[in-house]
Amino acid sequence: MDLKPNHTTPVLADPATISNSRLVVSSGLLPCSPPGSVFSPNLSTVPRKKAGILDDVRASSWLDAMKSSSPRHKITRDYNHELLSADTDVAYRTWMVKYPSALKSFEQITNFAKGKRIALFLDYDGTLSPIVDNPDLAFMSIDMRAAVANVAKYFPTAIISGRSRAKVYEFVGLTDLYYAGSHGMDIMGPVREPSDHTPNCIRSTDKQGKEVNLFQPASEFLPMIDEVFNSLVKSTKEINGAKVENNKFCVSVHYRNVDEKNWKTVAQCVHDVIRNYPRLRLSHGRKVLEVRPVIDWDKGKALTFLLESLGISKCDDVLPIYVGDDRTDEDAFKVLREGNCGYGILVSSVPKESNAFFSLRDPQEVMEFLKSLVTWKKTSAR
Ligand SMILES: O=P(O)(O)OC[C@H]1O[C@H](O[C@H]2O[C@H](CO)[C@@H](O)[C@H](O)[C@H]2O)[C@H](O)[C@@H](O)[C@@H]1O
Repeated sequence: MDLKPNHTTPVLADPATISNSRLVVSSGLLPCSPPGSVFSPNLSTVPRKKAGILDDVRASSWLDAMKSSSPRHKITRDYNHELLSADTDVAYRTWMVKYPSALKSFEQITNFAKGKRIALFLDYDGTLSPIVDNPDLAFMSIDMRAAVANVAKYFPTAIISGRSRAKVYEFVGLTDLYYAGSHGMDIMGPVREPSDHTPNCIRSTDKQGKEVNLFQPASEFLPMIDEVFNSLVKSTKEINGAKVENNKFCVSVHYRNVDEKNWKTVAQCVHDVIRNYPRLRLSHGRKVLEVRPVIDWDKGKALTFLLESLGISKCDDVLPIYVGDDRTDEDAFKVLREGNCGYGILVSSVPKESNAFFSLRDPQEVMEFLKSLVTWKKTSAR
Protein backbone atom coordinates (compact mmCIF):
# COMPACT_ATOMS: atom_id res chain seq x y z
CA MET A 1 0.00 0.00 0.00
CA ASP A 2 1.14 3.50 -0.66
CA LEU A 3 0.14 5.16 2.55
CA LYS A 4 2.76 5.63 5.17
CA PRO A 5 1.25 8.08 7.60
CA ASN A 6 3.53 10.13 9.71
CA HIS A 7 2.19 9.54 13.16
CA THR A 8 4.88 11.44 14.91
CA THR A 9 4.42 14.96 13.61
CA PRO A 10 0.83 16.01 14.12
CA VAL A 11 1.79 19.65 14.36
CA LEU A 12 0.31 22.59 12.62
CA ALA A 13 2.47 25.62 12.13
CA ASP A 14 -0.40 27.99 12.37
CA PRO A 15 -0.24 31.23 14.28
CA ALA A 16 -3.99 31.14 14.58
CA THR A 17 -3.77 28.18 16.89
CA ILE A 18 -2.18 29.88 19.83
CA SER A 19 -5.02 28.86 22.06
CA ASN A 20 -4.67 25.24 21.06
CA SER A 21 -1.87 23.71 23.05
CA ARG A 22 -1.83 20.62 20.84
CA LEU A 23 -0.57 22.62 17.94
CA VAL A 24 2.79 24.18 17.43
CA VAL A 25 3.05 27.86 16.68
CA SER A 26 5.56 28.70 13.99
CA SER A 27 7.18 31.94 12.99
CA GLY A 28 3.83 32.88 11.53
CA LEU A 29 4.63 32.10 7.96
CA LEU A 30 3.47 29.20 5.92
CA PRO A 31 6.23 28.91 3.37
CA CYS A 32 5.18 27.25 0.15
CA SER A 33 8.12 26.18 -1.99
CA PRO A 34 11.48 27.20 -0.54
CA PRO A 35 12.48 30.56 -1.98
CA GLY A 36 13.79 30.25 -5.47
CA SER A 37 12.72 26.69 -5.93
CA VAL A 38 10.79 25.94 -9.05
CA PHE A 39 8.74 22.83 -9.22
CA SER A 40 9.72 20.67 -12.13
CA PRO A 41 7.94 17.41 -12.62
CA ASN A 42 10.08 14.43 -11.82
CA LEU A 43 8.85 11.61 -13.92
CA SER A 44 11.35 9.03 -12.88
CA THR A 45 9.80 5.69 -12.24
CA VAL A 46 9.30 4.31 -8.76
CA PRO A 47 11.02 0.95 -8.62
CA ARG A 48 8.42 -1.69 -7.97
CA LYS A 49 9.21 -3.84 -4.97
CA LYS A 50 10.86 -7.01 -6.17
CA ALA A 51 8.32 -9.29 -4.61
CA GLY A 52 5.08 -7.76 -5.91
CA ILE A 53 2.67 -6.48 -3.33
CA LEU A 54 0.38 -9.29 -4.28
CA ASP A 55 3.01 -11.95 -4.69
CA ASP A 56 1.34 -14.06 -2.11
CA VAL A 57 -2.31 -13.21 -2.10
CA ARG A 58 -2.77 -15.67 0.70
CA ALA A 59 -0.72 -13.42 2.93
CA SER A 60 -3.13 -12.39 5.64
CA SER A 61 -1.89 -8.81 5.57
CA TRP A 62 -3.13 -8.30 2.04
CA LEU A 63 -6.54 -9.78 2.72
CA ASP A 64 -6.72 -7.82 5.95
CA ALA A 65 -6.06 -4.67 3.96
CA MET A 66 -8.86 -5.58 1.56
CA LYS A 67 -11.17 -6.16 4.49
CA SER A 68 -10.30 -2.98 6.29
CA SER A 69 -10.73 -0.66 3.33
CA SER A 70 -13.85 1.44 3.60
CA PRO A 71 -15.01 -0.11 6.87
CA ARG A 72 -18.68 -0.08 7.54
CA HIS A 73 -20.27 0.02 10.95
CA LYS A 74 -21.73 -3.31 11.77
CA ILE A 75 -25.26 -2.75 13.00
CA THR A 76 -26.15 -4.94 15.92
CA ARG A 77 -29.47 -4.79 17.63
CA ASP A 78 -30.82 -3.22 20.79
CA TYR A 79 -28.62 -2.96 23.84
CA ASN A 80 -25.47 -4.14 22.06
CA HIS A 81 -26.07 -1.62 19.35
CA GLU A 82 -26.30 1.21 21.83
CA LEU A 83 -23.06 0.13 23.48
CA LEU A 84 -21.36 -0.16 20.13
CA SER A 85 -22.61 3.25 19.01
CA ALA A 86 -21.45 4.81 22.25
CA ASP A 87 -18.00 3.24 21.85
CA THR A 88 -17.79 4.34 18.24
CA ASP A 89 -18.78 7.82 19.21
CA VAL A 90 -16.15 8.05 21.93
CA ALA A 91 -13.50 6.69 19.56
CA TYR A 92 -14.50 9.25 16.93
CA ARG A 93 -14.48 12.14 19.37
CA THR A 94 -11.10 11.09 20.71
CA TRP A 95 -9.81 10.92 17.14
CA MET A 96 -11.16 14.40 16.47
CA VAL A 97 -8.84 15.83 19.08
CA LYS A 98 -6.07 14.99 16.65
CA TYR A 99 -8.06 15.87 13.51
CA PRO A 100 -10.47 18.65 14.56
CA SER A 101 -13.57 19.35 12.55
CA ALA A 102 -12.87 21.88 9.80
CA LEU A 103 -16.35 23.30 10.50
CA LYS A 104 -15.71 23.78 14.20
CA SER A 105 -12.23 25.14 13.40
CA PHE A 106 -13.56 27.38 10.66
CA GLU A 107 -12.61 30.58 12.43
CA GLN A 108 -9.11 29.32 12.97
CA ILE A 109 -8.80 28.45 9.27
CA THR A 110 -10.17 31.79 8.08
CA ASN A 111 -8.05 33.70 10.58
CA PHE A 112 -5.08 32.10 9.04
CA ALA A 113 -6.39 32.76 5.53
CA LYS A 114 -6.63 36.51 6.16
CA GLY A 115 -4.63 38.33 3.51
CA LYS A 116 -4.05 35.08 1.67
CA ARG A 117 -5.63 33.67 -1.42
CA ILE A 118 -7.32 30.34 -0.79
CA ALA A 119 -6.94 27.69 -3.51
CA LEU A 120 -9.22 24.68 -3.25
CA PHE A 121 -8.49 21.12 -4.29
CA LEU A 122 -11.27 18.58 -4.06
CA ASP A 123 -11.32 14.83 -4.45
CA TYR A 124 -14.51 13.42 -6.00
CA ASP A 125 -15.68 10.01 -4.71
CA GLY A 126 -16.43 10.02 -1.01
CA THR A 127 -15.79 13.78 -0.87
CA LEU A 128 -18.24 15.42 -3.27
CA SER A 129 -20.38 12.33 -3.77
CA PRO A 130 -21.25 9.69 -1.22
CA ILE A 131 -19.75 6.23 -1.63
CA VAL A 132 -22.28 4.00 -3.38
CA ASP A 133 -22.21 0.38 -4.51
CA ASN A 134 -22.24 1.12 -8.23
CA PRO A 135 -19.37 3.41 -9.30
CA ASP A 136 -21.32 4.42 -12.41
CA LEU A 137 -24.01 5.93 -10.20
CA ALA A 138 -21.82 8.03 -7.93
CA PHE A 139 -23.62 11.27 -8.73
CA MET A 140 -23.16 14.43 -6.74
CA SER A 141 -26.29 16.14 -5.49
CA ILE A 142 -27.69 19.25 -7.13
CA ASP A 143 -26.96 21.15 -3.92
CA MET A 144 -23.36 19.99 -3.89
CA ARG A 145 -22.93 21.02 -7.53
CA ALA A 146 -24.27 24.46 -6.68
CA ALA A 147 -21.92 24.71 -3.71
CA VAL A 148 -18.90 23.76 -5.83
CA ALA A 149 -19.94 26.16 -8.60
CA ASN A 150 -20.30 28.94 -6.07
CA VAL A 151 -17.03 28.34 -4.27
CA ALA A 152 -15.21 28.27 -7.63
CA LYS A 153 -16.43 31.83 -8.29
CA TYR A 154 -14.39 33.05 -5.34
CA PHE A 155 -11.40 30.71 -5.18
CA PRO A 156 -9.39 28.86 -7.82
CA THR A 157 -10.78 25.32 -7.57
CA ALA A 158 -9.60 22.00 -8.96
CA ILE A 159 -10.94 18.46 -8.78
CA ILE A 160 -8.26 15.79 -8.41
CA SER A 161 -9.73 12.33 -8.86
CA GLY A 162 -8.77 8.72 -9.44
CA ARG A 163 -11.43 8.59 -12.14
CA SER A 164 -10.66 9.35 -15.75
CA ARG A 165 -10.76 13.10 -16.30
CA ALA A 166 -13.61 12.71 -18.79
CA LYS A 167 -15.68 10.73 -16.28
CA VAL A 168 -15.18 13.13 -13.39
CA TYR A 169 -15.99 16.06 -15.67
CA GLU A 170 -19.17 14.27 -16.71
CA PHE A 171 -20.14 13.84 -13.04
CA VAL A 172 -19.28 17.37 -11.93
CA GLY A 173 -20.37 19.14 -15.11
CA LEU A 174 -18.94 22.56 -14.19
CA THR A 175 -16.77 24.59 -16.50
CA ASP A 176 -15.01 27.04 -14.22
CA LEU A 177 -12.85 24.45 -12.53
CA TYR A 178 -9.63 22.63 -13.29
CA TYR A 179 -9.73 18.86 -13.57
CA ALA A 180 -7.08 16.25 -12.91
CA GLY A 181 -8.05 12.62 -13.58
CA SER A 182 -6.28 9.26 -13.15
CA HIS A 183 -4.91 10.26 -9.72
CA GLY A 184 -3.34 13.39 -11.19
CA MET A 185 -1.84 11.72 -14.27
CA ASP A 186 -4.15 13.66 -16.59
CA ILE A 187 -4.28 17.36 -15.77
CA MET A 188 -6.12 20.00 -17.71
CA GLY A 189 -4.98 23.26 -16.18
CA PRO A 190 -4.30 26.87 -16.96
CA VAL A 191 -1.74 27.83 -19.55
CA ARG A 192 1.59 28.41 -17.86
CA GLU A 193 3.34 31.65 -18.68
CA PRO A 194 6.02 32.08 -19.79
CA SER A 195 5.23 28.95 -21.73
CA ASP A 196 7.19 26.07 -20.38
CA HIS A 197 8.61 23.02 -22.03
CA THR A 198 7.67 20.39 -19.52
CA PRO A 199 7.73 17.00 -21.24
CA ASN A 200 4.27 15.53 -21.82
CA CYS A 201 2.69 18.97 -21.46
CA ILE A 202 0.92 20.33 -24.51
CA ARG A 203 -1.33 23.26 -25.35
CA SER A 204 -4.88 22.21 -26.00
CA THR A 205 -8.38 23.63 -25.85
CA ASP A 206 -11.13 22.69 -23.46
CA LYS A 207 -14.77 22.03 -24.31
CA GLN A 208 -15.47 25.77 -24.28
CA GLY A 209 -12.62 26.45 -26.70
CA LYS A 210 -10.46 28.03 -23.99
CA GLU A 211 -6.71 27.51 -24.29
CA VAL A 212 -5.42 25.13 -21.63
CA ASN A 213 -2.39 23.05 -20.75
CA LEU A 214 -2.76 19.31 -20.92
CA PHE A 215 -0.26 17.39 -18.83
CA GLN A 216 -0.22 13.61 -19.17
CA PRO A 217 2.97 12.25 -17.62
CA ALA A 218 1.96 8.63 -18.22
CA SER A 219 0.90 8.97 -21.86
CA GLU A 220 3.26 6.23 -23.01
CA PHE A 221 1.36 3.77 -20.77
CA LEU A 222 -1.94 4.19 -22.57
CA PRO A 223 -1.71 1.05 -24.76
CA MET A 224 -0.48 -0.98 -21.79
CA ILE A 225 -3.32 0.20 -19.57
CA ASP A 226 -5.87 -0.66 -22.26
CA GLU A 227 -4.36 -4.11 -22.60
CA VAL A 228 -4.43 -4.68 -18.85
CA PHE A 229 -7.99 -3.39 -18.64
CA ASN A 230 -9.11 -5.93 -21.26
CA SER A 231 -7.22 -8.76 -19.54
CA LEU A 232 -8.74 -7.88 -16.17
CA VAL A 233 -12.27 -7.70 -17.59
CA LYS A 234 -11.72 -11.16 -19.03
CA SER A 235 -10.13 -12.73 -15.99
CA THR A 236 -12.67 -11.40 -13.48
CA LYS A 237 -15.80 -11.94 -15.54
CA GLU A 238 -16.80 -15.07 -13.63
CA ILE A 239 -16.51 -13.36 -10.24
CA ASN A 240 -19.93 -12.24 -9.22
CA GLY A 241 -19.96 -8.52 -8.36
CA ALA A 242 -16.43 -7.73 -9.57
CA LYS A 243 -16.19 -4.65 -11.76
CA VAL A 244 -13.27 -3.32 -13.73
CA GLU A 245 -13.19 0.39 -14.54
CA ASN A 246 -10.95 2.00 -17.14
CA ASN A 247 -9.69 5.27 -15.70
CA LYS A 248 -7.51 6.02 -18.75
CA PHE A 249 -4.06 5.99 -17.11
CA CYS A 250 -5.02 3.51 -14.40
CA VAL A 251 -7.48 0.68 -13.91
CA SER A 252 -9.74 0.10 -10.91
CA VAL A 253 -10.83 -3.37 -9.91
CA HIS A 254 -13.80 -3.03 -7.57
CA TYR A 255 -14.66 -5.74 -5.07
CA ARG A 256 -17.28 -3.85 -3.02
CA ASN A 257 -20.05 -6.08 -4.39
CA VAL A 258 -18.07 -9.32 -4.32
CA ASP A 259 -18.79 -11.85 -1.60
CA GLU A 260 -15.95 -11.65 0.91
CA LYS A 261 -15.07 -15.30 0.40
CA ASN A 262 -14.14 -14.44 -3.21
CA TRP A 263 -11.90 -11.46 -2.46
CA LYS A 264 -8.87 -13.70 -2.60
CA THR A 265 -9.86 -14.72 -6.11
CA VAL A 266 -10.13 -11.06 -7.13
CA ALA A 267 -6.66 -10.40 -5.71
CA GLN A 268 -5.30 -13.49 -7.47
CA CYS A 269 -6.73 -12.39 -10.83
CA VAL A 270 -5.17 -8.94 -10.50
CA HIS A 271 -1.88 -10.45 -9.44
CA ASP A 272 -1.84 -12.90 -12.35
CA VAL A 273 -2.36 -10.10 -14.83
CA ILE A 274 0.02 -7.50 -13.47
CA ARG A 275 2.88 -9.93 -12.81
CA ASN A 276 3.57 -9.64 -16.55
CA TYR A 277 3.87 -5.86 -16.34
CA PRO A 278 6.84 -4.80 -14.22
CA ARG A 279 6.14 -1.16 -15.11
CA LEU A 280 2.77 -1.23 -13.39
CA ARG A 281 2.10 -1.17 -9.67
CA LEU A 282 -0.83 -1.66 -7.43
CA SER A 283 -2.41 0.59 -4.83
CA HIS A 284 -5.48 0.18 -2.71
CA GLY A 285 -8.50 2.40 -2.25
CA ARG A 286 -11.96 1.98 -0.78
CA LYS A 287 -12.84 -1.60 -1.70
CA VAL A 288 -10.90 -1.18 -4.91
CA LEU A 289 -7.53 -2.35 -6.22
CA GLU A 290 -5.91 0.19 -8.48
CA VAL A 291 -3.38 -0.68 -11.17
CA ARG A 292 -1.22 2.26 -12.21
CA PRO A 293 2.08 3.10 -13.91
CA VAL A 294 5.18 3.05 -11.74
CA ILE A 295 5.99 6.69 -12.55
CA ASP A 296 6.73 8.95 -9.62
CA TRP A 297 3.51 10.90 -9.87
CA ASP A 298 0.54 11.11 -7.55
CA LYS A 299 -2.12 13.49 -6.26
CA GLY A 300 0.50 15.35 -4.21
CA LYS A 301 2.59 16.04 -7.30
CA ALA A 302 -0.56 17.04 -9.18
CA LEU A 303 -1.42 19.52 -6.44
CA THR A 304 2.04 21.09 -6.65
CA PHE A 305 1.84 21.15 -10.44
CA LEU A 306 -1.54 22.92 -10.37
CA LEU A 307 -0.37 25.48 -7.82
CA GLU A 308 2.55 26.23 -10.06
CA SER A 309 0.34 26.40 -13.16
CA LEU A 310 -1.89 28.86 -11.36
CA GLY A 311 1.17 30.94 -10.56
CA ILE A 312 0.60 30.67 -6.83
CA SER A 313 3.15 28.13 -5.70
CA LYS A 314 5.87 30.38 -4.40
CA CYS A 315 4.01 32.98 -2.45
CA ASP A 316 3.40 33.33 1.21
CA ASP A 317 0.00 34.76 0.47
CA VAL A 318 -1.67 31.57 -0.71
CA LEU A 319 -3.46 29.00 1.39
CA PRO A 320 -4.09 25.73 -0.45
CA ILE A 321 -6.81 23.55 1.06
CA TYR A 322 -7.14 19.93 -0.09
CA VAL A 323 -10.24 17.91 0.82
CA GLY A 324 -10.23 14.14 0.29
CA ASP A 325 -11.26 10.83 1.81
CA ASP A 326 -8.98 8.16 0.42
CA ARG A 327 -5.47 6.77 0.71
CA THR A 328 -4.42 8.38 -2.55
CA ASP A 329 -5.36 11.78 -1.08
CA GLU A 330 -2.74 11.24 1.61
CA ASP A 331 -0.04 12.12 -0.95
CA ALA A 332 -1.57 15.58 -1.26
CA PHE A 333 -2.06 15.96 2.52
CA LYS A 334 1.58 15.05 2.96
CA VAL A 335 2.76 17.70 0.48
CA LEU A 336 0.83 20.35 2.41
CA ARG A 337 1.95 19.11 5.81
CA GLU A 338 5.60 18.66 4.91
CA GLY A 339 5.72 21.93 2.97
CA ASN A 340 3.94 23.57 5.89
CA CYS A 341 1.96 25.42 3.28
CA GLY A 342 -1.71 24.56 3.60
CA TYR A 343 -4.39 22.41 5.12
CA GLY A 344 -5.41 18.86 4.33
CA ILE A 345 -8.95 17.96 5.37
CA LEU A 346 -9.78 14.27 5.66
CA VAL A 347 -13.38 13.24 5.00
CA SER A 348 -14.10 10.29 7.24
CA SER A 349 -16.81 9.07 9.56
CA VAL A 350 -14.45 6.61 11.20
CA PRO A 351 -11.10 7.24 12.90
CA LYS A 352 -8.16 6.88 10.49
CA GLU A 353 -4.51 7.88 10.69
CA SER A 354 -3.86 10.67 8.24
CA ASN A 355 -1.52 13.42 7.16
CA ALA A 356 -4.45 15.81 7.09
CA PHE A 357 -4.84 18.53 9.74
CA PHE A 358 -8.60 18.68 9.94
CA SER A 359 -11.56 16.41 9.31
CA LEU A 360 -15.10 16.47 7.99
CA ARG A 361 -17.48 13.63 8.59
CA ASP A 362 -19.04 13.18 5.14
CA PRO A 363 -19.87 14.94 1.85
CA GLN A 364 -22.71 16.78 3.58
CA GLU A 365 -20.19 18.44 5.89
CA VAL A 366 -17.92 19.10 2.90
CA MET A 367 -20.81 21.02 1.34
CA GLU A 368 -21.33 23.02 4.53
CA PHE A 369 -17.64 23.84 4.59
CA LEU A 370 -17.69 25.06 0.97
CA LYS A 371 -20.75 27.19 1.69
CA SER A 372 -19.09 28.64 4.77
CA LEU A 373 -16.06 29.65 2.72
CA VAL A 374 -18.31 31.55 0.31
CA THR A 375 -20.21 33.28 3.12
CA TRP A 376 -16.95 34.23 4.81
CA LYS A 377 -15.55 35.60 1.56
CA LYS A 378 -18.70 37.58 0.80
CA THR A 379 -19.09 39.06 4.23
CA SER A 380 -15.53 40.15 4.68
CA ALA A 381 -13.71 42.67 2.57
CA ARG A 382 -10.64 40.65 1.67
O1 LIG B 1 -9.97 9.89 -6.21
P1 LIG B 1 -11.45 9.64 -6.15
O2 LIG B 1 -12.25 10.64 -6.92
O3 LIG B 1 -11.93 9.48 -4.75
O4 LIG B 1 -11.64 8.23 -6.89
C1 LIG B 1 -11.20 7.03 -6.26
C2 LIG B 1 -11.99 5.87 -6.80
O5 LIG B 1 -13.36 6.24 -6.63
C3 LIG B 1 -14.35 5.39 -7.21
O6 LIG B 1 -14.48 4.24 -6.38
C4 LIG B 1 -14.96 4.52 -5.08
O7 LIG B 1 -16.28 5.10 -5.17
C5 LIG B 1 -17.28 4.22 -5.75
C6 LIG B 1 -18.57 5.01 -5.87
O8 LIG B 1 -19.00 5.51 -4.65
C7 LIG B 1 -17.43 2.98 -4.88
O9 LIG B 1 -18.39 2.09 -5.45
C8 LIG B 1 -16.05 2.27 -4.79
O10 LIG B 1 -16.15 1.15 -3.93
C9 LIG B 1 -14.99 3.23 -4.27
O11 LIG B 1 -13.70 2.63 -4.30
C10 LIG B 1 -14.04 5.06 -8.63
O12 LIG B 1 -14.99 4.15 -9.11
C11 LIG B 1 -12.62 4.57 -8.80
O13 LIG B 1 -12.35 4.34 -10.16
C12 LIG B 1 -11.69 5.65 -8.27
O14 LIG B 1 -10.35 5.26 -8.45
